[in-house]
Amino acid sequence: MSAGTGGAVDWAALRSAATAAMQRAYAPYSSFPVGAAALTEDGRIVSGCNVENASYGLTLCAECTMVGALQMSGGGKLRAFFCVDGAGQVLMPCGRCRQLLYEHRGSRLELMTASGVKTMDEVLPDAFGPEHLSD
Ligand SMILES: O=c1ccn([C@H]2C[C@H](O)[C@@H](CO)O2)c(=O)[nH]1
Ligand SMILES: [Zn+2]
Repeated sequence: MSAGTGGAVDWAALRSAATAAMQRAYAPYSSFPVGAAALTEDGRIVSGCNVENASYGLTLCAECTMVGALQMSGGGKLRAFFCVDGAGQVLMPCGRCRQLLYEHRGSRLELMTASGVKTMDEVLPDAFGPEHLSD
């Protein structure tokens, strides 16, 4: 895996990490396992899977557990993101998870989509962020 902000993103490695994470999903209610993986600006790969709950609305998306893994592995900023479903299809994060990703984006966060790579700003334009909070 290429590290840092300078080199090319190894999208195949991200797909592989997302697929491995997807295989850990706990999705007995939807039968829709999801895996998410991201490259950090310092070259780590973090990943997560969806974890459902009998109280359906409490379900954790794969992106949620991935962000937990990001924080627990040292934090940092995200540079590239890949999400996959059980059929191996590239998946877009839900609206809530776009907001989660926005919070932890690096100077540039790229997301793989079914139609190619897009930026965070393209998938969540005019986002609300920490810069809008005032004290
Ligand atoms: O980007 C997404 C979209 C959906 N899901 C999960 C939530 C739920 O467990 C299942 C069906 O919505 O897929 C994710 O984890 N990430
Ligand atoms: Zn989500």
